[in-house]
Amino acid sequence: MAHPTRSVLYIPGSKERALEKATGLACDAIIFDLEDAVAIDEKANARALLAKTLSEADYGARLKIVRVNGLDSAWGREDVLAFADAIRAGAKVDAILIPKVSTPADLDAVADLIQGVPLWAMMETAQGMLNAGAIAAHPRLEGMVMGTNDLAKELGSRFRADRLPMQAGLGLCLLAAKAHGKIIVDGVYNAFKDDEGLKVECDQGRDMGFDGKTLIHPAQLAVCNAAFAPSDNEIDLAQRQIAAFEAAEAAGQGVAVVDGKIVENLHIVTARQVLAKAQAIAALGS
Ligand SMILES: CC(C)(COP(=O)(O)OP(=O)(O)OC[C@H]1O[C@@H](n2cnc3c(N)ncnc32)[C@H](O)[C@@H]1OP(=O)(O)O)[C@@H](O)C(=O)NCCC(=O)NCCSC(=O)C[C@H](O)C(=O)O
Ligand SMILES: [Mg+2]
Repeated sequence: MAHPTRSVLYIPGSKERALEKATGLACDAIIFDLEDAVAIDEKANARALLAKTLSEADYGARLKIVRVNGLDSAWGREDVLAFADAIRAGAKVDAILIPKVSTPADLDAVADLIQGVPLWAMMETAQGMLNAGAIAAHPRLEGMVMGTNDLAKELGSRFRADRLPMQAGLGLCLLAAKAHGKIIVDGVYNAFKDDEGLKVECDQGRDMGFDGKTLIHPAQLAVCNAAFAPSDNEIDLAQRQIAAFEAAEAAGQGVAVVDGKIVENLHIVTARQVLAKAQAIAALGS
């Protein structure tokens, strides 16, 4: 399986202490933000600080993703060109995340400015939802990130614990990512001191099929990592399904029964994915 992306932590590119702290946090990926988390007066300093930090600091196996400002802003083009230079000079960056992607042309525009690094897309506009399939199909795209705050703003929807107003958008992007084999992670849970509410939202995202969730505070990591990792029961079931199916096959049968439920070829694919994910997480050591 690809690198786990259970927990994807945003860090404002301007916050030196948070950038330092993240070298020891149990997140699978980090989004180093130059966009909404950085005040206008700090944009240029944050860009320089981040380029320097990613050249010098050791974030280990965590995926390192830089969220630039949009090309329609005063800072976007310079952000992308600065990181193209920084990466050439040795900065460790695994992907560039583009905000408010509405069409594949938004990806083309950044792809033309920076080569050799995968692109990720923030999915957070109504147009982006409608074009999700074409965006996911872009050859440079590796991952999609739900931006549920911006989406709620565009839709004029209210925040609800069950996220009913978000379901169409979440579902469209999820279908698009899965159809094209791309990573997709869920949006943030804003109430970062509410563990119970966070768990409900993580479980909903995991049930839907998201690969993980974006987070805004280190206190959210443990709940999220647990929710998006295979549980002991899931691992045990996967192992028993594989054993039972192999035994059935050896006896010339195409179907096994485990815990009163049939197990066919397709369930074995899922079972093997569960075990591969558990192994990939164990290999991270967190
Ligand atoms: C939400 C915060 C502003 C809270 O900050 P603060 O009050 O400083 O938190 P604490 O005092 O509890 O911090 C405790 C320690 O943890 C470190 N810390 C805090 N946040 C982070 C972080 N995100 N990453 C790493 N480390 C962090 C502090 O430095 C403290 O360390 P220590 O000194 O050792 O005790 C703050 O958490 C924050 O700024 N979060 C990120 C906000 C952000 O990035 N927002 C933008 C992304 S969300 C978004 O845009 C989604 C999308 O686009 C959409 O549309 O939905
Ligand atoms: Mg946003």
